Amino acid sequence: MSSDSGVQVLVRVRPPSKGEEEGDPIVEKISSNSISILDHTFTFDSVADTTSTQDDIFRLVGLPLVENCLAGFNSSIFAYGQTGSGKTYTMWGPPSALSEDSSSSEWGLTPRVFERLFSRINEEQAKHSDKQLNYQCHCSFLEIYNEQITDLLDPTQKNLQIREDVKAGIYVDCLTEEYVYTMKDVIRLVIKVH
Ligand SMILES: Nc1ncnc2c1ncn2[C@@H]1O[C@H](COP(=O)(O)OP(=O)(O)OP(=O)(O)O)[C@@H](O)[C@H]1O
Repeated sequence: MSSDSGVQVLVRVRPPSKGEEEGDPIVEKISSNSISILDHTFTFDSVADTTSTQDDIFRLVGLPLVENCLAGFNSSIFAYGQTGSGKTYTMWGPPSALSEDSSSSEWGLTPRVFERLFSRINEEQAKHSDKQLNYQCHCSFLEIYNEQITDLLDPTQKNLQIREDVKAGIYVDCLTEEYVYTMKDVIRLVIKVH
């Protein structure tokens, strides 16, 4: 995301799950970019509380990232948190939402980012039709577990190696890359790796 430091940190507080509902919550959003936990205040670039929707998170994180990519910058989204804190929900949404044919209000960041990316690519190609712009999108999925990298699109490929190339930078050697042209292609791959 574009910012002075190049990295922005957003905290999302998920609603209490069943069994957590009793008692007062100890985490409280106190401004658009800070939370308090017991008597301590912590400041981030942004804070999304339990009322935030998947669309709110997309507007805060996903939209600027797509524009950043189209402007030629590498961009990453990284979800970090303890088990059950909502990483999968935020990045993908519930599995039922992904299997639906059309877009869903429950979609997480990844399908929303791809949907926007493809529509922006179409827009750019139409706007500059004289220039014959050619965009290529491909996806890879990998798991790092016990310091071993497995290719989720071809799980027979275990223990892949991380290498560095002068031009391409850091990459995972022999990782499967599948070209994607539409949201359907992306969802097909997601269902395959799940
Ligand atoms: N913002 C939210 N609104 C509603 N439900 C949520 C939200 N965030 C998470 N949940 C629900 O909380 C549960 C745990 O979330 P999730 O599976 O995304 O956690 P996780 O961080 O990916 O956990 P793990 O590291 O164990 O895979 C799920 O049932 C999910 O649907």
